Amino acid sequence: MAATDSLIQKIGKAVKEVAKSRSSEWWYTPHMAAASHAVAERIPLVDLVLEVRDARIPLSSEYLQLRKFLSSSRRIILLNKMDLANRSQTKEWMRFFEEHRCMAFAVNSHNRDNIKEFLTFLQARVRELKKKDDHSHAITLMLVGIPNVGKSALANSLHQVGRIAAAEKGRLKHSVVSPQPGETKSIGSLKIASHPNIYVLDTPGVLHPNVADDEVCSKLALTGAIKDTLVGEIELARYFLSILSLSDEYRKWEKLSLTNEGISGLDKKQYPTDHTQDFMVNNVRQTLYNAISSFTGCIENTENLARLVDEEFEFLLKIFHLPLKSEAFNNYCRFCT
Ligand SMILES: Nc1nc2c(ncn2[C@@H]2O[C@H](COP(=O)(O)OP(=O)(O)OP(=O)(O)O)[C@@H](O)[C@H]2O)c(=O)[nH]1
Repeated sequence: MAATDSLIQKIGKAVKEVAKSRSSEWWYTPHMAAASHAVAERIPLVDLVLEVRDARIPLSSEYLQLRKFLSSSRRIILLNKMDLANRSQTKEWMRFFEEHRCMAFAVNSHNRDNIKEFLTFLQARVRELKKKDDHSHAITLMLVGIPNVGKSALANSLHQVGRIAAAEKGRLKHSVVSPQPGETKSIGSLKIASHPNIYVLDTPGVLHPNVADDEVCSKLALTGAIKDTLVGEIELARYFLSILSLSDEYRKWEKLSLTNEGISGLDKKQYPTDHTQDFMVNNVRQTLYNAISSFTGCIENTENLARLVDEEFEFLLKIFHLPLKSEAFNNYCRFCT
């Protein structure tokens, strides 16, 4: 991994320059500052905090501010989007959190059975809380986490799956789910269980004001927590390509290269529906598979890896019919040298 680290350092230099030039649109907006404040104010008032993280990047997606507010007995770490993460790595992460005495649960917000399991887990936890403090008040849980990690999707699913009266499942009552970060603007509450009554608070996505680590920034952008432009699209693409080239993921695309004519060469008219997107995705995969598998240098070596990434980049620019030397690309090269 030394080669990636070194390449990432170079990319990091470019990222910092881009970040400096974009400081006015940096992620920590007044709106996010207000949301962080509102979340911090509520932490002492709720029974449990469900800290939602992205299962693909469980450490980089931590909301660091929580550490100073919360003891681990009132926090459950939720690794959401587990369907997008590597299954065996998720198991390792669960072991990691167990070793660190953190309560953790991996979940896919879109999977009903999985949400049911999680709800049962939550109710058991609530019963434990009630044993310690048997007031008859309703239990309040608060979902906290970085933007776009799936808090609203989770709140909606818990509300839908929860054992509550049909009348309480108001059709219009739901949190707004969106693929864009920063969609939740205020704190909303949804009932998710009765006897005892349990409510979940959905909150706006929050980030630490200073995410100093360039690699963390890139991971946040790649998983959709911050906009790509905040890191720089070219840097991000290069970062992604270096990770892909060093992993085994691309091998899954071998069969695509066996349809040798090249998907771009197929006549799209022979297909009854518009699968333009599928063509594009397959074309990109095929091209990357060919580039990586035919590369003769040792990619553990930094220079070789950078050369491979350059080649992949040029192939991709061709596929997307983009000019090889755009202004953004030239700027990137200037930062890197
Ligand atoms: N594949 C997958 N996608 C998910 C999952 N949970 C949420 N998503 C998707 O992730 C995107 C963001 O979900 P939201 O629920 O809006 O995220 P949020 O954390 O509330 O976002 P903010 O408003 O920025 O705080 C949406 O496109 C969801 O459909 C999951 O478990 N698996």
